[in-house]
Amino acid sequence: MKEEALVVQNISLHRQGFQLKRINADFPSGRITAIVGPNGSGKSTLLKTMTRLLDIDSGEILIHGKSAASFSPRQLAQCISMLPQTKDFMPDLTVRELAAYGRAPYKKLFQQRQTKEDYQAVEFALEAAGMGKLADRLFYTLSGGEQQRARIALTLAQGTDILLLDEPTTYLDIAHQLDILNMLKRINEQWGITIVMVLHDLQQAAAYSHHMIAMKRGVIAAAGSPRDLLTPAFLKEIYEIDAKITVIDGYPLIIPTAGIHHSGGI
Ligand SMILES: Nc1ncnc2c1ncn2[C@@H]1O[C@H](COP(=O)(O)OP(=O)(O)OP(=O)(O)O)[C@@H](O)[C@H]1O
Repeated sequence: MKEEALVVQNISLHRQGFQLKRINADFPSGRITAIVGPNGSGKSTLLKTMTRLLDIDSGEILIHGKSAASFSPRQLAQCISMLPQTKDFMPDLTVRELAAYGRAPYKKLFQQRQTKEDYQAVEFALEAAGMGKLADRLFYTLSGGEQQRARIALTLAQGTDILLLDEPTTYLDIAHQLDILNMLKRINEQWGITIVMVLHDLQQAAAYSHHMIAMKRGVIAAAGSPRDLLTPAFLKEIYEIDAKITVIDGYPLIIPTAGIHHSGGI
């Protein structure tokens, strides 16, 4: 049987006019899962339930087969780390100091000094995120792409084997988007870290994931391999667009076939 790092079993949540409705989803261990879907469909909400930032009303979340509800916050933070969508923190810290915050779940009461494990985890995270050379730079002096790498170093320093990322490529140009996605792919391949990421770019989601989950209006509308999932019927059902899909060098291209108002063209 295939091992699942995370299993979401029949969870529901009701909040001020929005619901997650009977969500069932599997997140395979050591693989990359992309969560896609229109704005407001519940992707971030689902991620937040998995780190217990939001409480579910019913159902169960299993982490490596064990109920998430049975974990203390500290135990949970040692299993799952999350890169939130927010871009609004601009700490007056170096990249290394920022990454060291990822060690909080391992700190004992009144402990000031870093342990050897903390030091090693932070250095590993800085290298894995490609921030070794920029480790002593102040966070706010970094470019947008470098800042995103620094945030990822913080989540990696947490030393978890499950990493959730909410729109890790937003606000980045295409070169930096690919840079982040290639880095995540390397982290997954080299260290077997299970990655769950919310992405809006369906082409990138399909090219960089092993498994895809599509949400619409608070439910899972489809799930499967990128090859099986990404079809014209899927685009019509989930996004209500007419498009054809062609694959070039293993990379899917979505070409809208209706409703486009060209302003020129190439
Ligand atoms: N704290 C909150 N209080 C009330 N409603 C909320 C709260 N957080 C999210 N929502 C609502 O829940 C719905 C789902 O939001 P969520 O952020 O999960 O969607 P999403 O699929 O991640 O969207 P996007 O792609 O735009 O980031 C939205 O309608 C949103 O307005």
